Amino acid sequence: MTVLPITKIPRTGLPAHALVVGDPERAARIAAVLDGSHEVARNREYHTYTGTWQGVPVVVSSHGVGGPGAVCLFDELAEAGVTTLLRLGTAGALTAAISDGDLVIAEAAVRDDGVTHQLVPPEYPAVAAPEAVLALRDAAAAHGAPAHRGLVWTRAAFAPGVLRLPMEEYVRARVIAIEMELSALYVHASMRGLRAGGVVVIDGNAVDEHDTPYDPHRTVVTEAVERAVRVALDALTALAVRAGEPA
Ligand SMILES: O=P(O)(O)O[C@H]1O[C@H](CO)[C@@H](O)[C@H]1O
Ligand SMILES: O=c1cc[nH]c(=O)[nH]1
Repeated sequence: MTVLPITKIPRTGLPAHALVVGDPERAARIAAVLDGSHEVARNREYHTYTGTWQGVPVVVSSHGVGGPGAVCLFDELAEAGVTTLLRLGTAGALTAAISDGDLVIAEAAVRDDGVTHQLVPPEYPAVAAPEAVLALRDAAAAHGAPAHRGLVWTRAAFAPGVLRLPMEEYVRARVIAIEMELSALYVHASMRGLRAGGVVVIDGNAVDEHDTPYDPHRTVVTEAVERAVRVALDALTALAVRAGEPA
């Protein structure tokens, strides 16, 4: 097979630097701002494009919602030769100090992702590459985007059920945002010897759900995502340019 089975990504010829996002439409919008972009694969929720940003070849792929499915994409991107992955997502804030539209750059993630516990013992960390964190920080500052660095809670279930969530405990332990894939990305990257980072746009406060019902389609969020696309692409190309530096 010349293409990989789950995503239909070609086995060879992909750039080494990838931006991954949950929403296939977001992937298409990112591809539209690249130079010379074209779709290289489309299967299930996985839509993949290549193009260049500031002269640097990049991949853009969607991974859908949730860690287990996202790991299928991360596996196949790695098999196709991708070595650096940045995720650009959306997340709920866990503190009133972070506003809608702000960025959170995830230094590490709580592994409540529903998949990595089947891959590696639970004590194994989910951490970003420090140079990815700093590249995202610098790119956010260059774009004047309000950004916070810290821990995120990656949780497999989007909506609560009947079980009590350890929300209060994580808030007290200074976890600042909640989303659904970053810990899977970080664990996958560490296990494979790849480089990963992530930035999320805040689309509401996940603690005070009754005050701000979940609505990621508000202008404050969509405009921030548009700006975050450029932040993430700038960070990705900065990492590509610095790829030869010592660890
Ligand atoms: O905006 P994306 O990248 O999809 O990220 C967040 O949005 C989805 C939930 O609606 C989950 O995938 C979560 O992680
Ligand atoms: O998982 C998510 C993603 C976006 N916003 C949330 O509140 N949770």
